[in-house]
Amino acid sequence: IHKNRNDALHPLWQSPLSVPGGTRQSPIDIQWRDSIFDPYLRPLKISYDPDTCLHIWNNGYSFLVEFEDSADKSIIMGGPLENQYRLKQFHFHWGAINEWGSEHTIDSRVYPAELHLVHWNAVKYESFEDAVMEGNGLAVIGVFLKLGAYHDGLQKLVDALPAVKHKDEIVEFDSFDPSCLLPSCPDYWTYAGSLTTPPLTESVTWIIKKKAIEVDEDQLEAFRMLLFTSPGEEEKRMVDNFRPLQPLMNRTVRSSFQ
Ligand SMILES: O=S(=O)(O)/C=C/c1cc(Br)ccc1O
Ligand SMILES: [Zn+2]
Repeated sequence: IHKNRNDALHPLWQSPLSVPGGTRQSPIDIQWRDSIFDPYLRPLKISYDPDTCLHIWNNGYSFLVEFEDSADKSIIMGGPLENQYRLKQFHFHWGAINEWGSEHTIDSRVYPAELHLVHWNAVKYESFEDAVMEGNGLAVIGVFLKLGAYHDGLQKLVDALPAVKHKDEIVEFDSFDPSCLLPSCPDYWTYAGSLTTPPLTESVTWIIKKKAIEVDEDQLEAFRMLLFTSPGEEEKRMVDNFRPLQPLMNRTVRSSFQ
Protein backbone atom coordinates (compact mmCIF):
# COMPACT_ATOMS: atom_id res chain seq x y z
CA ILE A 1 0.00 0.00 0.00
CA HIS A 2 1.43 3.33 -1.01
CA LYS A 3 1.56 5.84 1.77
CA ASN A 4 0.54 8.64 -0.56
CA ARG A 5 1.47 11.42 1.80
CA ASN A 6 3.99 14.11 1.20
CA ASP A 7 6.77 13.28 3.66
CA ALA A 8 8.95 16.23 2.78
CA LEU A 9 6.32 18.77 3.83
CA HIS A 10 5.01 16.70 6.69
CA PRO A 11 3.85 19.21 9.33
CA LEU A 12 5.35 17.16 12.12
CA TRP A 13 8.87 17.23 10.79
CA GLN A 14 9.59 20.65 9.30
CA SER A 15 12.96 19.87 10.88
CA PRO A 16 15.20 17.59 8.76
CA LEU A 17 13.42 14.32 8.04
CA SER A 18 16.68 12.52 8.55
CA VAL A 19 19.30 13.25 11.17
CA PRO A 20 22.60 14.16 9.47
CA GLY A 21 25.07 11.33 10.11
CA GLY A 22 22.33 9.14 11.61
CA THR A 23 23.22 5.44 11.40
CA ARG A 24 20.42 3.99 13.59
CA GLN A 25 17.25 5.95 12.81
CA SER A 26 13.66 4.80 13.33
CA PRO A 27 11.13 3.70 12.17
CA ILE A 28 12.16 0.90 9.79
CA ASP A 29 10.48 -1.75 7.69
CA ILE A 30 11.03 -5.11 9.45
CA GLN A 31 11.60 -7.85 6.85
CA TRP A 32 10.43 -10.99 8.66
CA ARG A 33 12.69 -13.33 6.64
CA ASP A 34 15.80 -11.21 7.32
CA SER A 35 15.26 -11.11 11.08
CA ILE A 36 17.50 -13.47 13.05
CA PHE A 37 16.09 -15.69 15.80
CA ASP A 38 18.22 -15.10 18.91
CA PRO A 39 17.78 -17.95 21.44
CA TYR A 40 19.54 -15.84 24.09
CA LEU A 41 16.73 -13.26 24.06
CA ARG A 42 14.83 -13.67 27.32
CA PRO A 43 11.10 -13.16 27.83
CA LEU A 44 10.22 -9.54 28.41
CA LYS A 45 9.15 -8.91 32.03
CA ILE A 46 6.58 -6.13 32.41
CA SER A 47 5.22 -4.87 35.68
CA TYR A 48 3.16 -1.67 35.67
CA ASP A 49 1.57 -0.07 38.74
CA PRO A 50 -1.72 1.68 37.74
CA ASP A 51 -1.27 4.12 40.64
CA THR A 52 1.75 5.69 38.88
CA CYS A 53 -0.54 7.01 36.15
CA LEU A 54 -0.63 10.85 36.25
CA HIS A 55 -2.41 12.57 33.36
CA ILE A 56 -3.19 12.66 29.65
CA TRP A 57 -1.62 15.53 27.69
CA ASN A 58 -1.93 16.74 24.09
CA ASN A 59 1.63 17.88 23.31
CA GLY A 60 0.87 18.96 19.75
CA TYR A 61 2.46 15.81 18.27
CA SER A 62 0.31 13.09 19.85
CA PHE A 63 -1.53 12.53 23.12
CA LEU A 64 0.61 11.07 25.88
CA VAL A 65 -0.30 9.34 29.14
CA GLU A 66 2.48 10.20 31.59
CA PHE A 67 3.60 8.22 34.62
CA GLU A 68 5.27 9.02 37.92
CA ASP A 69 8.82 7.75 37.37
CA SER A 70 10.66 8.71 40.59
CA ALA A 71 10.73 5.07 41.77
CA ASP A 72 10.88 1.57 40.25
CA LYS A 73 7.12 1.06 40.28
CA SER A 74 6.25 0.64 36.59
CA ILE A 75 9.15 -1.18 34.99
CA ILE A 76 10.26 -3.54 32.24
CA MET A 77 13.29 -5.82 32.16
CA GLY A 78 14.59 -8.97 30.48
CA GLY A 79 14.12 -9.37 26.75
CA PRO A 80 17.10 -7.65 25.06
CA LEU A 81 17.60 -5.32 28.04
CA GLU A 82 20.66 -5.39 30.34
CA ASN A 83 19.00 -3.21 32.97
CA GLN A 84 15.58 -2.37 34.37
CA TYR A 85 13.80 0.51 32.59
CA ARG A 86 11.12 2.78 34.05
CA LEU A 87 7.90 3.69 32.22
CA LYS A 88 7.80 7.42 31.48
CA GLN A 89 4.86 7.73 29.08
CA PHE A 90 2.95 6.07 26.29
CA HIS A 91 1.48 7.62 23.15
CA PHE A 92 0.26 6.66 19.68
CA HIS A 93 0.86 7.45 15.98
CA TRP A 94 -2.01 7.11 13.50
CA GLY A 95 -3.25 8.00 10.00
CA ALA A 96 -6.10 10.06 8.55
CA ILE A 97 -7.56 6.82 7.22
CA ASN A 98 -7.18 3.13 8.12
CA GLU A 99 -4.85 2.48 5.14
CA TRP A 100 -1.83 3.88 6.98
CA GLY A 101 -0.75 5.32 10.34
CA SER A 102 1.88 3.07 11.92
CA GLU A 103 5.56 4.04 12.01
CA HIS A 104 7.16 0.60 11.72
CA THR A 105 5.98 -1.76 9.00
CA ILE A 106 6.26 -5.55 8.71
CA ASP A 107 7.25 -6.67 5.21
CA SER A 108 5.92 -3.29 4.08
CA ARG A 109 2.55 -3.93 5.72
CA VAL A 110 1.26 -0.72 7.32
CA TYR A 111 -1.14 -0.70 10.28
CA PRO A 112 -3.68 2.03 11.05
CA ALA A 113 -1.90 2.99 14.29
CA GLU A 114 1.03 2.16 16.57
CA LEU A 115 1.36 2.42 20.37
CA HIS A 116 4.72 3.38 21.91
CA LEU A 117 5.47 2.70 25.58
CA VAL A 118 8.56 4.78 26.42
CA HIS A 119 10.91 3.63 29.24
CA TRP A 120 14.29 4.91 30.45
CA ASN A 121 17.30 3.18 32.02
CA ALA A 122 17.01 4.28 35.64
CA VAL A 123 19.84 1.96 36.70
CA LYS A 124 22.47 3.78 34.65
CA TYR A 125 21.04 7.33 34.46
CA GLU A 126 19.55 9.90 36.84
CA SER A 127 16.70 11.11 34.64
CA PHE A 128 14.87 10.60 31.38
CA GLU A 129 16.60 13.71 30.03
CA ASP A 130 20.03 12.17 30.70
CA ALA A 131 19.01 8.75 29.36
CA VAL A 132 17.64 10.22 26.11
CA MET A 133 21.22 11.10 25.09
CA GLU A 134 22.67 7.60 25.65
CA GLY A 135 22.82 4.59 23.32
CA ASN A 136 21.27 2.32 25.97
CA GLY A 137 19.18 5.04 27.56
CA LEU A 138 15.68 4.17 26.34
CA ALA A 139 13.53 1.16 25.57
CA VAL A 140 10.31 1.61 23.61
CA ILE A 141 7.73 -1.17 23.20
CA GLY A 142 5.85 -0.80 19.91
CA VAL A 143 2.41 -2.39 19.52
CA PHE A 144 0.48 -2.30 16.23
CA LEU A 145 -3.24 -1.50 16.28
CA LYS A 146 -5.46 -3.10 13.64
CA LEU A 147 -9.12 -2.61 12.80
CA GLY A 148 -11.28 -5.27 14.43
CA ALA A 149 -13.14 -5.86 17.65
CA TYR A 150 -13.84 -3.13 20.19
CA HIS A 151 -10.98 -2.87 22.71
CA ASP A 152 -12.36 -2.63 26.24
CA GLY A 153 -9.13 -1.41 27.89
CA LEU A 154 -8.60 1.36 25.30
CA GLN A 155 -12.07 2.85 25.85
CA LYS A 156 -11.12 4.57 29.14
CA LEU A 157 -8.46 6.44 27.15
CA VAL A 158 -10.84 7.20 24.26
CA ASP A 159 -13.41 8.66 26.68
CA ALA A 160 -10.82 11.11 28.01
CA LEU A 161 -9.71 12.42 24.58
CA PRO A 162 -12.32 15.19 24.17
CA ALA A 163 -10.80 16.82 27.28
CA VAL A 164 -7.41 17.10 25.50
CA LYS A 165 -8.70 18.04 22.04
CA HIS A 166 -6.29 20.99 21.69
CA LYS A 167 -2.51 21.31 21.92
CA ASP A 168 -1.28 21.79 25.53
CA GLU A 169 -4.55 20.65 27.12
CA ILE A 170 -3.97 18.22 30.00
CA VAL A 171 -6.36 16.26 32.18
CA GLU A 172 -5.84 14.10 35.24
CA PHE A 173 -5.96 10.40 34.47
CA ASP A 174 -5.63 7.85 37.20
CA SER A 175 -5.28 4.12 37.78
CA PHE A 176 -4.77 2.99 34.23
CA ASP A 177 -2.66 -0.15 33.67
CA PRO A 178 -1.20 0.01 30.14
CA SER A 179 -0.48 -3.73 30.14
CA CYS A 180 -4.13 -4.08 29.05
CA LEU A 181 -2.92 -2.64 25.70
CA LEU A 182 -0.34 -5.41 25.15
CA PRO A 183 -1.09 -8.51 23.10
CA SER A 184 -0.94 -11.76 25.08
CA CYS A 185 1.55 -13.27 22.59
CA PRO A 186 5.11 -12.81 23.97
CA ASP A 187 6.79 -12.72 20.52
CA TYR A 188 8.74 -9.60 19.50
CA TRP A 189 11.44 -8.23 17.21
CA THR A 190 14.19 -5.99 18.63
CA TYR A 191 16.71 -3.61 17.05
CA ALA A 192 18.80 -0.53 17.90
CA GLY A 193 17.10 2.69 16.77
CA SER A 194 16.07 6.21 17.63
CA LEU A 195 13.21 8.37 18.82
CA THR A 196 10.86 9.01 15.90
CA THR A 197 10.01 12.53 17.04
CA PRO A 198 12.45 15.35 17.76
CA PRO A 199 15.13 15.14 19.24
CA LEU A 200 15.38 11.90 17.14
CA THR A 201 18.28 10.78 19.35
CA GLU A 202 19.77 7.32 18.71
CA SER A 203 19.10 6.04 22.19
CA VAL A 204 16.26 3.53 21.77
CA THR A 205 16.26 -0.25 22.06
CA TRP A 206 13.07 -0.97 20.10
CA ILE A 207 10.91 -3.95 21.09
CA ILE A 208 8.21 -4.43 18.43
CA LYS A 209 5.46 -6.90 19.32
CA LYS A 210 4.71 -9.40 16.57
CA LYS A 211 0.94 -9.52 17.27
CA ALA A 212 -1.30 -6.48 16.80
CA ILE A 213 -4.14 -5.57 19.15
CA GLU A 214 -7.62 -5.03 17.71
CA VAL A 215 -9.55 -1.77 18.12
CA ASP A 216 -12.80 -0.76 16.39
CA GLU A 217 -13.50 2.04 13.88
CA ASP A 218 -15.06 4.41 16.44
CA GLN A 219 -12.02 4.07 18.70
CA LEU A 220 -9.65 4.94 15.84
CA GLU A 221 -11.92 7.82 14.79
CA ALA A 222 -11.67 9.20 18.34
CA PHE A 223 -7.89 9.65 17.82
CA ARG A 224 -8.60 11.60 14.62
CA MET A 225 -10.81 14.16 16.36
CA LEU A 226 -7.81 15.48 18.27
CA LEU A 227 -6.13 18.66 17.01
CA PHE A 228 -2.50 19.67 16.44
CA THR A 229 -3.62 23.25 17.11
CA SER A 230 -4.26 25.33 20.21
CA PRO A 231 -7.67 26.84 21.06
CA GLY A 232 -8.39 29.89 18.89
CA GLU A 233 -6.04 28.78 16.08
CA GLU A 234 -7.36 27.52 12.76
CA GLU A 235 -8.12 23.85 13.47
CA LYS A 236 -5.74 21.20 12.08
CA ARG A 237 -6.81 17.60 12.76
CA MET A 238 -4.18 15.51 14.53
CA VAL A 239 -3.66 12.78 11.92
CA ASP A 240 -0.67 11.30 10.04
CA ASN A 241 1.63 11.98 13.01
CA PHE A 242 4.11 9.29 11.97
CA ARG A 243 7.65 9.60 10.69
CA PRO A 244 8.61 8.16 7.28
CA LEU A 245 10.60 4.91 7.11
CA GLN A 246 14.36 5.29 7.64
CA PRO A 247 17.21 3.26 6.07
CA LEU A 248 18.19 0.05 7.90
CA MET A 249 21.89 0.71 7.20
CA ASN A 250 24.20 -1.69 9.04
CA ARG A 251 21.63 -3.17 11.44
CA THR A 252 20.22 -6.60 12.20
CA VAL A 253 16.72 -7.14 13.54
CA ARG A 254 16.52 -10.04 16.01
CA SER A 255 13.40 -12.06 16.78
CA SER A 256 12.49 -13.71 20.08
CA PHE A 257 10.66 -16.46 18.18
CA GLN A 258 11.37 -18.97 15.40
O1 LIG B 1 7.82 8.20 19.15
S1 LIG B 1 8.92 7.94 20.08
O2 LIG B 1 10.16 7.53 19.41
O3 LIG B 1 8.52 6.90 21.08
C1 LIG B 1 9.26 9.41 20.91
C2 LIG B 1 9.36 9.42 22.22
C3 LIG B 1 9.67 10.62 23.03
C4 LIG B 1 9.38 10.55 24.36
C5 LIG B 1 9.63 11.63 25.18
BR1 LIG B 1 9.19 11.46 27.00
C6 LIG B 1 10.19 12.79 24.73
C7 LIG B 1 10.51 12.89 23.39
C8 LIG B 1 10.25 11.81 22.54
O4 LIG B 1 10.53 11.92 21.23
ZN1 LIG C 1 6.18 7.29 19.22
